[in-house]
Amino acid sequence: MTTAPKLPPPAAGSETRPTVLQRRAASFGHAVRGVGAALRTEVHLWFHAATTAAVLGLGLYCGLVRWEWAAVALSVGAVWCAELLNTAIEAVVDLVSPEYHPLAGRAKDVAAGAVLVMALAALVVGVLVFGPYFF
Ligand SMILES: Nc1ncnc2c1ncn2[C@@H]1O[C@H](COP(=O)(O)OP(=O)(O)OP(=O)(O)O)[C@@H](O)[C@H]1O
Repeated sequence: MTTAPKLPPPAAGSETRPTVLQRRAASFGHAVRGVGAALRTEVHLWFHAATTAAVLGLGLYCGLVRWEWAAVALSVGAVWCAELLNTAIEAVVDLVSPEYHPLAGRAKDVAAGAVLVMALAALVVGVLVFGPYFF
């Protein structure tokens, strides 16, 4: 009976240490999980999802050109980004200050204000891009 040749033992720690690619894939997974968790808990995000779908449909209907798609994509992405950051800030505030505190309230109000500012800016972009197709 022949026996398989013995392999040299793996270098110390190499059997458990993830590669750079695995670490990036894990980070990507965490990010996707974060978006999923926010979608499950935040009704606002369903409104954003519906608005995003409507804007994409309108863009296809109007036949937007490349720069218009770029402006729309940046605006939609920025609003999602602001809403996700707002959700994260709300979670941290609830964690560190479950009781009423003026600073906790201010943090939440300012974070909500960031979403409002970005949504208004996106509205301006929407009017500038889609307006000429209808008026
Ligand atoms: N711990 C707190 N201390 C003081 N004020 C708070 C506190 N938590 C919430 N608030 C006040 O209540 C408002 C609403 O907070 P809440 O956590 O209900 O967020 P929200 O605006 O309803 O957002 P969402 O519906 O996404 O949770 C805040 O903007 C803030 O003014």
